[in-house]
Amino acid sequence: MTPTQLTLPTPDDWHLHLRDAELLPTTVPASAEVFGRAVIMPNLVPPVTTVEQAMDYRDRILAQRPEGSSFRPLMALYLTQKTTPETVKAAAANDEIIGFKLYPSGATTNSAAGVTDIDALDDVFAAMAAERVPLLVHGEVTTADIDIFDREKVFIDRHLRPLLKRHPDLKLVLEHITTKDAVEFVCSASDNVAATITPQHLLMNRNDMLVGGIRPHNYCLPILKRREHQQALREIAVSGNPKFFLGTDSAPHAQSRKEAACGCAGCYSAPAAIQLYAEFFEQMDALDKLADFASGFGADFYGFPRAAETMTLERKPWQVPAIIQTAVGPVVPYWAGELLNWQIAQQK
Ligand SMILES: NC(=O)N[C@@H](CC(=O)O)C(=O)O
Ligand SMILES: [Zn+2]
Ligand SMILES: [Zn+2]
Repeated sequence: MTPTQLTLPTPDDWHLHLRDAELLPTTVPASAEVFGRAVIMPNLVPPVTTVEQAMDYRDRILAQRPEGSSFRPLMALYLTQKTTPETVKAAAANDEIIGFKLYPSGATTNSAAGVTDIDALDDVFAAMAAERVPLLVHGEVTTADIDIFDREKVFIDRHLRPLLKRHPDLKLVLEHITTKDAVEFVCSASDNVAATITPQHLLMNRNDMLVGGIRPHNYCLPILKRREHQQALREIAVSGNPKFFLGTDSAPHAQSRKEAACGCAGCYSAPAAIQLYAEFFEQMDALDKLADFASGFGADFYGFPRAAETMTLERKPWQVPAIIQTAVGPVVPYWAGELLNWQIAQQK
């Protein structure tokens, strides 16, 4: 029987884009309302490449926390071809830095400064392994000969397997996984390797983006894949395997930049994030598995205590806002205007 209430330890978001200045007053409260901690992606313009820049960015985020919130942003540094083992040591010495984010150059939004030659960074990866600093990976190749739907699989074979062979102690998170290949890779890798899964990759496949018309608000990278890949993600997310945990990849873009001839990649899921995951776990008849996925496994992997506080969801229909007004204009959230079965219980 479906419960009418669900209490979880405060969840954490292990992959989040808050953007900067103009959007922080919108994005920080939206995530801080639900999540206790979040890994903050560094793909700003210019990117967050140094500990100093990350601490400044962190201060700008903290300044937007709602009254009384203890939301903790865990800062990721942007790995570039110029990152040095010294920066890795500085990051390791700072508790507010969680790791480095590898964007293959050109793979996604604001990735121009990303890595062009992974092998050339071997001393940096060696330092990360030695210092136990995690590497967070956008796992897609960008070469023109590879079809966009195969980019994740080819990245795993071409880059990740050799990288982990060279650095078996490297702690690595394959972000926003989208394929059966990624599920199998993470399952067969050592305990140092884990993955985040977004709501959109659990709830949708490429039909939801392309059938009956192009739906730009379902467009993100890595791109939604065919149904059998979605099925593999759905199964592993409810399996209780601790290597797979919540990372929304909430990534706002102005409505005008999504609904365009060349629309931006990214789904703004933060306004409905935990409700969307609850919807999915209910679809799978696995609501009892939501707490570990949302509030347990990620903290365990990164070596943080699980939250002592809790949040409660209520099974009552709730409509995702149709639009969110921001300083960069209206933003259409993921699942805008749709009804979900779960909402956050109002504190009495
Ligand atoms: N996921 C996306 O489609 N977009 C993200 C970048 C990313 O996580 O790859 C963004 O910053 O907009
Ligand atoms: Zn990414
Ligand atoms: Zn992302």
